[in-house]
Amino acid sequence: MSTTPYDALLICSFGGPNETGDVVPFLQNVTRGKGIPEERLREVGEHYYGFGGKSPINEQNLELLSALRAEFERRGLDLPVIWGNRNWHPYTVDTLRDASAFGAKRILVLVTSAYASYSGSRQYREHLAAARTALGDHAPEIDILRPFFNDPGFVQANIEAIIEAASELGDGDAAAGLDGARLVYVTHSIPDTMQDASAVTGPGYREQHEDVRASIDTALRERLGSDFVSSLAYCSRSGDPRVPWLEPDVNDHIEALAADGAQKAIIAPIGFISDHMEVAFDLDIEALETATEHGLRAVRAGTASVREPFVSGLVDLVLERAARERGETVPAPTAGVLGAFPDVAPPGSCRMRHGEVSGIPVIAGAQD
Ligand SMILES: CC1=C(CCC(=O)O)c2cc3nc(cc4[nH]c(cc5[nH]c(cc1n2)c(C)c5CCC(=O)O)c(CCC(=O)O)c4C)C(CCC(=O)O)=C3C
Ligand SMILES: [Fe+2]
Repeated sequence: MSTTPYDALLICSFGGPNETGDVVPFLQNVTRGKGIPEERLREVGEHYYGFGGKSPINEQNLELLSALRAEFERRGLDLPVIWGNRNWHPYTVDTLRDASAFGAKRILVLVTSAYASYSGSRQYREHLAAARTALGDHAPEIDILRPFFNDPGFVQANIEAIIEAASELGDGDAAAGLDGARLVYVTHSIPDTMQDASAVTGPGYREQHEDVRASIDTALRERLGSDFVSSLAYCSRSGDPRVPWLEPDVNDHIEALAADGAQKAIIAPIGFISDHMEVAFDLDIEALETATEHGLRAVRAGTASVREPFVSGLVDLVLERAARERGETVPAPTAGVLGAFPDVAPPGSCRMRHGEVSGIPVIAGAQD
């Protein structure tokens, strides 16, 4: 086992504010050129202020960093793990500059979005291309890990989290808790046209989630023998309200389930790897409140976070990619039926809008 040819693993994430004064500049970074209405920005700003101006995401990424370092060490592997963000300190370009100063020539990147779409995939490839351009001759070579939504470790971590939630719902008996419950998988909504663009070169964003949903449903039925109905809903839509985004919104969905006579539900945020703001506000505050209002007993399942199968699966992914870059033929294990996504994004994959060629430079994949 070896991590050659890589000099470091870069965790590349979204970033979030650490204090009140960070909120506005952070939101400006995120929304530059996106045409998000003022009103939505004020609203999202309030979500952050409600948490004292601090997003949970940075500490969660630091925990992931520690967990990955510990797992590499446990396996006797010596690969530095570093961290950079798209929208807040530490910025990717600064981390890469430091890494280069310490002699790193080739870096493997783990993007903290599990599913491929413009927001979770190409936008990071544009961001990393811009960082390399800014560093000029000092820019390290960069490869990016393939999307890991169907990694067996990620799926397993979500299964464990849902079983824990079921156990809570069943007062210690997971099978009873899940029996007769509605299992609502949740992910970030995206514009319909971004969904269409994500489905041009392979299974789209929605289909990736449906694949994970099917894997988890099957595992839960096998392990617990419970009878339950699952569905996929979306949170955190923004943008112009006239532009269609993926639906149903989780709140509307919960309302509909209650109207349909549902008594209990598990809300499982499989679209996110940690309990950042979308989970901490949009689900734990908003969606759970909607459930209470409509007389539905709902429990929110945990995220993959630093659960052992997830962290160990990520290290497996790193080793797999390193071996392939050394010219070895190695298996790419996956759950579900979609198979492993390519290491290098194919031409036309994950554009911002269906049919649009932006011309924004990218790395680790074809330009168009
Ligand atoms: C698919 C997806 C993920 C992937 C899942 C993942 O990576 O986990 C994700 C992650 C995140 N999104 C985040 C925050 C924000 N996203 C915004 C806006 C948007 N997100 C979009 C999609 C996604 N976003 C889209 C299509 C927009 C519209 C504008 C645009 O086309 O880009 C806005 C602007 C305000 C608003 O409009 O809501 C904010 C503040 C944070 C940080 C949370 C924290 O601070 O804890 C994280 C991890
Ligand atoms: Fe977002």
